[in-house]
Amino acid sequence: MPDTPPPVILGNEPGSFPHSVLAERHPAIVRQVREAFPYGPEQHRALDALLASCAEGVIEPLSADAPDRARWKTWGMDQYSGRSWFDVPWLWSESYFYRRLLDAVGYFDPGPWQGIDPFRPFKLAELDSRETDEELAALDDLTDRPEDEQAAALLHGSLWGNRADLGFRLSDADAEGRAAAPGLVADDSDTLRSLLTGEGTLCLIADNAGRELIPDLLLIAHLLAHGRVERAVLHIKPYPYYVSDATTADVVDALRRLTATPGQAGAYGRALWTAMTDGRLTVRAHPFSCAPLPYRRMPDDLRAELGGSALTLLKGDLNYRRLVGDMMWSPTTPFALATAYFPGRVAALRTLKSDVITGLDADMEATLVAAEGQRWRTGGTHALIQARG
Ligand SMILES: O=P(O)(O)OC[C@H]1O[C@](O)(CO)[C@@H](O)[C@@H]1O
Repeated sequence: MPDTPPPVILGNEPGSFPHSVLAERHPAIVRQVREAFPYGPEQHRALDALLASCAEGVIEPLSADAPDRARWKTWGMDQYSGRSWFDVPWLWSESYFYRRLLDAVGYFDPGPWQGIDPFRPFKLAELDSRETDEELAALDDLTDRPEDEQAAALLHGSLWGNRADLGFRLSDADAEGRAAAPGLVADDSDTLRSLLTGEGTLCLIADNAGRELIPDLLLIAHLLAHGRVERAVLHIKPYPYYVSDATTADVVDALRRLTATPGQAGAYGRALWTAMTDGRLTVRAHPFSCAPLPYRRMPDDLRAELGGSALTLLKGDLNYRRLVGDMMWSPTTPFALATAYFPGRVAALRTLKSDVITGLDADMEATLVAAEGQRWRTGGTHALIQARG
């Protein structure tokens, strides 16, 4: 970390990207969830209250009987209660919004709606889409290619799978239609490959379900099958989060989707199923995966686990923000500097959907700014692969 850390991103600047997420995207998400389920009057009242709170209210603490109240206290709930959603760190207020949304629909309360994922209809629609069929069928064309070409293609599949993000598309209807920019803004794929030595465990910190999780699983299947890692741990979320973030239920849905598909996709699916049953692939839902905090503040058990792995690979925009810190870094700050605190080797695969960025070279930054102003940071069309050994 530099002597003077860069400013933490807040959501209080009208016209800024974070402000639009709090002021427009969150209310849109509440409305979509409300329409997706026949919730009763109690949930409708709670959703109305959340909408009002998002618009002009302040952050309120979790109820006294919330199962995770003590944890949220250690994560800053008392410090931020009573303050505007817009005035606290954006990472914190976004994360807390999803926690409150689950409260409103009774996700944690004993009763009929307990454990019902409010985002499941959107996730399932994506898993059943024509695009998913096409992406899986395309795997059959890869099988007779050399192994390193297959690995590169699956790595890029996992990277660009991050464009398929329901939270992003819910409030930005044009997002999917925008063409992906061909080149990467940073490409450490050679370093990343060199870190997959065949020994030890890969920790893959997953992001979205559906069309992102499927290629993540395919990548894991390939790395296991070709001895590039001995084991893999897939870190998913303990509860629904940021609309499409993957939970255990989503992993099961994705595996079932794979095993039901003919050809190479089905073969990978069956291999993964076997790897889960014999322990080479495990799924982990650590509470910190839904924390409103940067990884710099990860608890000791997670630090030890990630530090003991051969490589931690973080997927997606939110994990990137948490990895380097949700701050306005100078774009040319080295990725290795911003992640120096992280235990062990680390890599990130991310499409750019928020202002945070590190590790660009000065020419690349200048080219992006000349072409797009600052839109390249948030439009979801650019991508990067960064790694530190
Ligand atoms: O699914 P991803 O790649 O983590 O992206 C989610 C992104 O959506 C946002 O919440 C709003 O765009 C970003 O801030 C966040 O980083």
